[in-house]
Amino acid sequence: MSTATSATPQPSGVTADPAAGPPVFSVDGLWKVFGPKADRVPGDPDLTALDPAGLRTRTGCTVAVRDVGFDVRKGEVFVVMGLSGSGKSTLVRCLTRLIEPTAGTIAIDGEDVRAMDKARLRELRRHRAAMVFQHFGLLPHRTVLDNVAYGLEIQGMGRAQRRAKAAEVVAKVGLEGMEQRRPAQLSGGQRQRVGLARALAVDPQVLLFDEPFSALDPLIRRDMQEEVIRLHREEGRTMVFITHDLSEALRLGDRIALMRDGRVVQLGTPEEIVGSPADDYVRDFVRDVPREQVLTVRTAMRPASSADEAGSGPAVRPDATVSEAIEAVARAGSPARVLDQGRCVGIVDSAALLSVVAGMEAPAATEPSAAPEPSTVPEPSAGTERPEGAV
Ligand SMILES: Nc1ncnc2c1ncn2[C@@H]1O[C@H](COP(=O)(O)OP(=O)(O)OP(=O)(O)O)[C@@H](O)[C@H]1O
Repeated sequence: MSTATSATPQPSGVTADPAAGPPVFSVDGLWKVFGPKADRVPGDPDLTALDPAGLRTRTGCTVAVRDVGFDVRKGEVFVVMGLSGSGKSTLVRCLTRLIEPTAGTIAIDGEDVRAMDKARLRELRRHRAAMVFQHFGLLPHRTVLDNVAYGLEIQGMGRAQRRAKAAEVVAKVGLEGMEQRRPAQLSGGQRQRVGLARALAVDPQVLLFDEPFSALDPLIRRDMQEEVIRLHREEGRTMVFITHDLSEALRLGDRIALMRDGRVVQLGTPEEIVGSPADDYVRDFVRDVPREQVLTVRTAMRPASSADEAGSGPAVRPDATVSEAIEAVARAGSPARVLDQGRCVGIVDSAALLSVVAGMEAPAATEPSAAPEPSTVPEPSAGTERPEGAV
C-alpha cells in the first residue's frame, strides 16, 4: 500500500447532495462466493462463521464479497479502496454483472440489475454504466479518433455523427491534434486519455474505473487524477473508482468504502475515515496521512467566546482544511473565524489546530453552532492577502 504523503483536500467542485433524489446504484446484502455450490454459503451461518482458510478446506469456496450494502449517489465520486485481494474488483464487476453475484440485490435507478435479461444488460454496460479498465484495450490499427468512436460504432451511430462526437471528446481530454495518431505513437498517459475519452463518448450515466492509473508513473498519474477531478467538476458525472492507493482515494473520493476480506469496514468521507477511523485496521491504514490536509476546520472549531471574537480576526470557510487555517492564523497572529455565508459559526485557534495535527482531540472541538451576536459579520475586505481556503 502506498502512503498518503501528498494527500490533498477533496475537489471542491460538484459534490453529491445526499438529499438529491434516489441513488444511482443501490446495493444490499451482496455476496460473491467463488467455488463449488457457492449458493449455499451466504445463507449458512456455520459456513459464514468460518475463516477464509477454514471455508476453503471445508467447501473449496472463497468469499470475495461478504454481505455488502451501500448507495452510490448521483453526482458523487464513490471510491472503493482496499488492499490486494480485499474484493474491490469483484464488487464493482458485480454492479453490472460482469461477475454474477451469489446473493443480494443491486438496483440502478431503482431497476433490478439481477433481473435484467441479456439485451438489457448489454444496454446497461454500453449506455448506463461504462467501465474504464487499467488496460484500455485500444485497437492498435485504428487512429485515436476511431478508437474513441468505437463505442458509438457499436451503438450503431452513423460514421459522420460518431466522428464528430469523438472529436469533441478527444478535445475534452486534451488530445486535440492527435486524432490521426495510432496508439503506438502515444505515451502511456495519452493512451489512458484515449481510453477515458472512449468511455466518455458513449455518455454513460456512471463511469466505473478499475484502477485505471495504477500502471502510470507518479507524475502522469497525478495528471490523470486532475483530469478526473476536472471532468467531475465540469460535468458532475457519477463515478465509481477502484484503487488500492489511499492518497488517490483521498484526493478523488467524495466518499470512500474501505474493504477488508470482502467486507466494507468503513464507508465515509475522507474526513470521516481519517478523523474517525471505525476500528484499529482503518486507524492503521490512515496512520501516515497528513491529517491537516484532509480534516477541515469543523474538526477544530469552538463557539466564539464573545461578540468581539465573532466580529474580528481572519476568516476561513467551513470547508477549509486545518492546514489552510493554520496559515491564516499564523499570518494574522490571532484565532480565525469560521464564516459560513458571512455568519460566524465558530472559532479556530492555534491550540486546537495543533491538536488536530498531533492526532489529539481538539480541546474544545464542537459541532457547528451559531456564535453569539453579531451573527452577521462583515466579509474580509477585498484585496487582503488570504491563503487558499480563506473566505
Ligand atoms: N475467479 C475467481 N475464482 C476464485 N477466486 C477468485 C476469483 N476472482 C477473485 N477471487 C478471489 O476473490 C478475492 C477478491 O479478489 P478481487 O480481485 O476482487 O480483489 P481486489 O481487491 O480487486 O484485488 P486486486 O487489488 O489485487 O485486484 C481474492 O481472494 C481472490 O483470490
